[in-house]
Amino acid sequence: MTHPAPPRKAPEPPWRTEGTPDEPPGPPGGGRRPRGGWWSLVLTALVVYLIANLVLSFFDGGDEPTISYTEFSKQVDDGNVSKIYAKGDAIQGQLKKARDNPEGDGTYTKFQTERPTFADDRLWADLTKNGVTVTAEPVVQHRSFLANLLISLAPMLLLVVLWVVIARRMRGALGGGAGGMLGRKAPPKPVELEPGKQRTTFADVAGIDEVEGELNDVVDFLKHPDAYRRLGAKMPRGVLLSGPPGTGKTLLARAVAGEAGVPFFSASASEFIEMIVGVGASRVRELFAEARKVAPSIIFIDEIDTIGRARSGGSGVGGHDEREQTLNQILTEMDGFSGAEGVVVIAATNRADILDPALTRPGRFDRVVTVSPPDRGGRAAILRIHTREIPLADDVDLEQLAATTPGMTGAELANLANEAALLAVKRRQDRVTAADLSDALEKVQLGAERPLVMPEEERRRTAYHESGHALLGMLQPGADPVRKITIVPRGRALGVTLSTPDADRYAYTEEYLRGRIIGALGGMAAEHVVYGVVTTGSESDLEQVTRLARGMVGRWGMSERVGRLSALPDDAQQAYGLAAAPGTLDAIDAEMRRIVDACYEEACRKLRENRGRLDALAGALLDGETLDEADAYRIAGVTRLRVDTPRP
Ligand SMILES: Nc1ncnc2c1ncn2[C@@H]1O[C@H](COP(=O)(O)OP(=O)(O)OP(=O)(O)O)[C@@H](O)[C@H]1O
Ligand SMILES: [Zn+2]
Repeated sequence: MTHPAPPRKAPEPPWRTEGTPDEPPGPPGGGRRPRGGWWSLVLTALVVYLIANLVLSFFDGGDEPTISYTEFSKQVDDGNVSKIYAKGDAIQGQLKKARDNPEGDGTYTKFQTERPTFADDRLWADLTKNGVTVTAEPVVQHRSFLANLLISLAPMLLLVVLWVVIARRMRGALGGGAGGMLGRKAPPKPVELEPGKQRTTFADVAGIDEVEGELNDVVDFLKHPDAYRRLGAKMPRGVLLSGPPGTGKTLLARAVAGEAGVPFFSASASEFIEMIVGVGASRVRELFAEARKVAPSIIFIDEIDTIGRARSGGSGVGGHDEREQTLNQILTEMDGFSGAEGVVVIAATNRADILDPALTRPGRFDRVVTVSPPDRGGRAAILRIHTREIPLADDVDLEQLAATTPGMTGAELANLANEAALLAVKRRQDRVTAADLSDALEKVQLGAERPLVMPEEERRRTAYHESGHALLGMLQPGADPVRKITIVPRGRALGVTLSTPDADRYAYTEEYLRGRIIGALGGMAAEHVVYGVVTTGSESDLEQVTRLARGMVGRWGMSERVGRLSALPDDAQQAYGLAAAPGTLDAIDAEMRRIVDACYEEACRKLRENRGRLDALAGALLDGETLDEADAYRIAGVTRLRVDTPRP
């Protein structure tokens, strides 16, 4: 294909169907740390206030019962009051003998009461008549000296505590000194200057050559800013790298700095907004100031979407203002560039679709570079880079390994190489063998094994669940071949069935997608067919099913009734209120249900028809716990068809 085609999105190629997650389905959401410093400030203040109150009430000997004036008069008449102290109408006193408290429980000796203003008794006469001492000192020491001190100091204390808290946050924010506040100015924390040695260069990046090409002129500009200045040429001020996690965006930004031999400043956008309003902006200012000092240089801002998401939408949670201010500051700084200053901002995101359009206007991040997961050749190259320092045994074939890892990103491949090396060390070998790599791959793809004693019944059900996935995967024409089935608990799953395509896939047919839905429903269908029950174990299967059905109907034009419309925005945008008309939404819902219901019917029917194969697979799994590709097809008695999808 010679003409540039828009990047095609595909539902992640290597897929896994998970067995029963061990945890019961929890409440949705959660697990996200609340943002914004104000909350914790308010909380601190509240706690300080409560503690102060508690301390004061401790000193405050306020446990004398308050008695009625009638009761008091009665005690005076009985001659049972030994002394009193009065201030205004408030009276405190002490009895000679303890009395039952008519209003509360127990007895009392000390008391307090209030003389009603309308009382027209002759209290003084009564008191002297009954021999009560009227003292000049409070009988009940209401507040000790310490308490009084505390009370007078409390507001001050509160202020000091608040100030310390703010100062600490500011210091955390500014990296060592709260600017003017602590009288000390430290360089901003995100600054990271890379000395000349040990540079990352394009030689460390593989599999994304087209992206390197796009960044080459940035490198050239950084190398010869004067040449550009002389001719009055303006360089792009910002480059936005967009792509899934682990595809090497950070690595690429470093490599640009390394190639050009310029300082590299790196910050994560989320670091900017985890503090009080105004600090993020000031930190951005300092960051740019530092970068300008040593220009030409590169500023790298990771996770730009955390501050750069479209302003109208957003969840409006705490830190909203801060986000906006920080973003504005970045935009201002970028606008402020003359273009010849030689500071290039590279930002990375895996959500380019939700970014504020203001970010991608000319003169800002006007170059958007898409970084995709590597293809087969790219994977081989990445594996070569990450095994440069690892002694490999002769039986290792990186090309072959690359072929069996479609969909894996650079970071995952780097991790794979490292895991294999770790295994080889553990096994006391001096080289990494093909076996180490394949075991490491298993661990990376399926998750680490988890020792977990499962009740026999649960094991059986898991075996049927996974066999259901696997069998339907094998029976479905054109489906990705089943590579591995296991009922050894791994990661969060109680069992895993792994299927990966023979070759990289770029586009999917309706038939293939239906097959995947049927395969994903296979676990649930098997439990239904064999046990007649449904368990919580199919949660992640159903998520996958829903995602596929939603795409088929709402995005890929595979439903006659909804038509060839991109009726649903992708998941990311949906959160921002873009959606189809209500009538269309109803139709989408109905169509999704129709597709999934039909697939479920088919899954159950096929499993019933192939009950013998299902039992055989489940039995073999219960015996051996893990089946590889060859065993699985042999036991099920299915011929493995090699389908080579033509590459676009
Ligand atoms: N194309 C690649 N070539 C070589 N190594 C790679 C490549 N992509 C990723 N890696 C390896 O994976 C590591 C992590 O990648 P990096 O942090 O650059 O990914 P990223 O796209 O920035 O991810 P995230 O979006 O999660 O920040 C790199 O340090 C490198 O070791
Ligand atoms: Zn499952």
